[in-house]
Amino acid sequence: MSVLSLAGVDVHRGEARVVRDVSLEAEAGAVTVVLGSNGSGKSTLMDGVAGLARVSSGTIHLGGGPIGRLPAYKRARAGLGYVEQSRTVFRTLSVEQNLRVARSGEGDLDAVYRLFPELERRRHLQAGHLSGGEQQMLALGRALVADPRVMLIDEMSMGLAPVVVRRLMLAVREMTGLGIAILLVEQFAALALEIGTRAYVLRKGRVVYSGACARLKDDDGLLHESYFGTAPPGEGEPA
Ligand SMILES: Nc1ncnc2c1ncn2[C@@H]1O[C@H](COP(=O)(O)OP(=O)(O)OP(=O)(O)O)[C@@H](O)[C@H]1O
Repeated sequence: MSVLSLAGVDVHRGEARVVRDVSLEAEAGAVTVVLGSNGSGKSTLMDGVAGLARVSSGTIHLGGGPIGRLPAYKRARAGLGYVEQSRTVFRTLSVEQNLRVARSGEGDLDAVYRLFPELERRRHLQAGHLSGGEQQMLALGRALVADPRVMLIDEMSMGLAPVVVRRLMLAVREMTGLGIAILLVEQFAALALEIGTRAYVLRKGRVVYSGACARLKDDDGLLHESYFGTAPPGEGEPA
């Protein structure tokens, strides 16, 4: 069942129409992946869904209700969590304080600590002293304790070692067990396609591929062509 549904969405940055006519569905208990090269419009799309960039046409529904005209804080209240690329944590607060200030009524700190035992071990440490990977765990944890129905996650792999990224990806997959619909934006496709069900590829702000992650994962040529609009080097040349 789709919890988040976009139809014909355009998103502007200032005067520029960056995202064009995007339709997309994200299901409860699944990871939906949004891929695309640098500058293809992924973050702008996420900002549009979260209410941080102007949606000039199209509709956005969360749990069947329209949210496209609500301010960002009301979208959050309706169940939309957003883990931005900037990995926002309060650096001078402890890990536990970071989680407490982000928590809404039912939000469960223990669920975060089960998912990330390394955060429990550092619960009294100032967040500014955590490693980059741990800060990303905390950013995910902060979104989780707000008890979202949909979680947008933008490029959590940015600047992190592959082994850390894999750890985070597995945690994200585990989060789907809580029934959350996850929309995962990534520039680096391989790991995201491993944990995702459905994928969308953006190029110049438009959806150029929509379909099963498995299909893209098994077909490098299709992935390359979706990203760049051309066949990979060597393909189509005479043997
Ligand atoms: N505040 C802004 N004002 C004007 N143009 C912007 C702004 N932010 C982004 N853009 C432009 O919008 C386009 C899409 O950027 P966006 O950050 O959404 O892409 P992205 O796919 O998330 O890329 P990246 O992987 O680099 O984050 C780019 O051409 C970018 O230059």
